[in-house]
Amino acid sequence: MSASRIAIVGAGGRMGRVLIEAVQETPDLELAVATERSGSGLVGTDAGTMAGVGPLGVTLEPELEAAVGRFDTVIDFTRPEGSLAHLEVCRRYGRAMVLGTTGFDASQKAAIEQAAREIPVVFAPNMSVGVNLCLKLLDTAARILGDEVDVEIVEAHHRHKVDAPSGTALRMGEVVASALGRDLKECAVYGREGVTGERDRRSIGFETIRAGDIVGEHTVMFAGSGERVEISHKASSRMTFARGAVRAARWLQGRPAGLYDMQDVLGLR
Ligand SMILES: NC(=O)C1=CN([C@@H]2O[C@H](COP(=O)(O)OP(=O)(O)OC[C@H]3O[C@@H](n4cnc5c(N)ncnc54)[C@H](OP(=O)(O)O)[C@@H]3O)[C@@H](O)[C@H]2O)C=CC1
Ligand SMILES: O=C(O)C1=N[C@H](C(=O)O)C[C@H](O)C1
Repeated sequence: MSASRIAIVGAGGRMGRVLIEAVQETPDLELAVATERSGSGLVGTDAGTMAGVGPLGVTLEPELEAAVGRFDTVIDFTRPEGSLAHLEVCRRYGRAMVLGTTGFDASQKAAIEQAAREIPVVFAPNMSVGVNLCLKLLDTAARILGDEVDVEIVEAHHRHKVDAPSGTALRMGEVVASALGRDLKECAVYGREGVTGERDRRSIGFETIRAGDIVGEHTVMFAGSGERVEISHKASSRMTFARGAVRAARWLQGRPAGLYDMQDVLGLR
């Protein structure tokens, strides 16, 4: 099989730069296209030089659609509005997509589901193997501990992150809620302040920390009477997410249209 041609959008971002390195170290993937928003001072520079891996002969360009003949799969870690525009290009021209952006609202998620009826999409708020293992452990823990414990989810990220709680924390909440037969929309409590009253046993609490250069940390606490179980994941490098995204791009080769996530890619379903 020939190398799959990858387009990285938002290539100058924190994840974009690491993704360039991750694609570069993967033999059966080829970095074919890299984009940045028009007006960015990075447009016109070499993507490899920008990412610190040496010149690759791939120049940062401002328009994904103009490059559509040169890539098979888009890897997108940008912002919801940008991701939906890139998704529409993929849908129109039949390209695959690995979508790692977080912070989508319900109607934006519906648009992703709709597009995935026509093209293959891996959509996951966290592409690390460790977090996806934690999702399995959380399902087991919630089923065993049941309604006897209070569930609290604490996440910490760098000061530049714009969405809260993190996409990963929300997915962890969904997994626990589903295992406990609850609807997260009805039982989620986001932060507490003032006279809150006693805790409702069926609520799932979220606490957010934004500080410094923390890459990404998540802890789910199952606190009962006399004991507490905590399942934690700490990312110390963005390369863990980038390697997951690259794995997803390879896995997508030849897949039919559909909405997949990292549980599918890692065979954890
Ligand atoms: N699924 C996973 O495993 C992970 C997901 N993420 C998610 O990935 C996303 C990006 O994170 P990060 O790299 O830290 O963010 P950055 O802000 O560092 O990078 C975002 C990139 O996207 C570009 N961008 C922003 N808005 C648009 C738009 N409307 N159209 C096109 N391009 C746009 C930015 O360009 P400009 O500089 O011009 O604004 C920048 O190049 C976040 O949603 C984050 O939560 C992060 C890590 C892991
Ligand atoms: O913005 C980030 O940095 C991260 N975002 C993802 C999320 O919102 O869950 C994943 C990771 O924790 C890093």
